[in-house]
Amino acid sequence: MNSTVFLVVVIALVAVALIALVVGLTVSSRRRSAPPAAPAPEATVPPPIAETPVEAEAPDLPSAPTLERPEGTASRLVRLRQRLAGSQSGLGRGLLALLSRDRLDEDTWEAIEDTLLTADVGVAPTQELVGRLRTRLRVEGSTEDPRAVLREELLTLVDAGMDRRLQVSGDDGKPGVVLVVGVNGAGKTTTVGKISRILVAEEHSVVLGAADTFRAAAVEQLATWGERVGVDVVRGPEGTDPASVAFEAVKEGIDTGADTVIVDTAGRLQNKAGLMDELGKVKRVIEKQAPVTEVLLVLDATTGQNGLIQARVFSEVVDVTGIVLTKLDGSAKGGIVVQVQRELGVPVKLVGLGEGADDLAPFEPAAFVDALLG
Ligand SMILES: Nc1nc2c(ncn2[C@@H]2O[C@H](COP(=O)(O)OP(=O)(O)OP(=O)(O)O)[C@@H](O)[C@H]2O)c(=O)[nH]1
Repeated sequence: MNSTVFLVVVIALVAVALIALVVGLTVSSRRRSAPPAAPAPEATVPPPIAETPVEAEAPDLPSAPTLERPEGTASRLVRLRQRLAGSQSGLGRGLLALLSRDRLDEDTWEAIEDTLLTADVGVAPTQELVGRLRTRLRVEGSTEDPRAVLREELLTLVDAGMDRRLQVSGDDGKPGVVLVVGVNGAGKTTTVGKISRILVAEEHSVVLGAADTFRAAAVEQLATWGERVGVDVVRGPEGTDPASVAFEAVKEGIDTGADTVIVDTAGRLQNKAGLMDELGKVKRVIEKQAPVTEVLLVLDATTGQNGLIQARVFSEVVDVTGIVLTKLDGSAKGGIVVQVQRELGVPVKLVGLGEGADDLAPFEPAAFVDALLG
């Protein structure tokens, strides 16, 4: 072999060695960047339950809300009687000052009439009351105490004999059904929430029906009231037929053996025939399952005479059995109690005395008159 041939052979061998080296490096680098191999079949078998760390697997649930304890009846009544006295004492004090004058002349009687009319007692009841006071106090040498006479006559006017108990229990194992109606903003949803708290405080089981499907915020508002005291709220999507929500709420009440179902309804103007018909339908649909034991008309005490017109029309449509007079804390016109009861022949059963969750009290004629007299 000559030297040229030998040189060619060496170069060829070096080239082959170099090529082999380059190919080897490329393959090994490809292997390193390749995706991880599929797991072996046994790796997909879940580990035994005992080996699963509980904390790691637990879903991230919100902690259970702390339930509120609604205020008990006794302390609620003491507190609200004071508030009632604070808001209404102007009327009684004004009347007492006039009746305690040395001479009860015509000007004084006129001033008494004006005071009563300003407090929304109404024309007929005012004339009646003034007539009786004149007879008892004008008599020459009368020894009667004006305060005692006024107290007695106001009690007669407020009609202490009416049955003001809320009918919240049903018969035949069915829940009592309370339907709450009224114009916009009167305080219906708030009242439903407050009544549920009173019932919860008295250990009743309650279901709420959010049949105010017109206003999404009202449904949310009611849901919050329910959550706070652990009461179920039956609701439907916005715009659902309110009668169907009311039906479902009563059904849930029956299925769960609840004591009371309270149905909130949308605010409606008494002059809108369609809306008033809808209310009649809600009541009829409920009654397919259980009798409505109480229809509460919520009236805003600050609306005066307008409240009476509302009361009349609502009563024709749904047969109102009780009045809730709200916002009495913001009005010195407690005389509306007298008018509305006369107009409807239906008792005021509850009074709203503030925006607080437990600011609703049963209406007690004697406490009311005492609050008026201060
Ligand atoms: N001061 C005072 N405010 C009250 C009372 N009752 C209700 N309110 C307030 O009145 C406002 C209206 O109350 P809602 O319960 O939303 O009235 P609603 O009748 O359900 O209203 P709609 O659903 O729009 O018809 C709220 O701001 C309540 O806090 C009360 O007794 N006193």
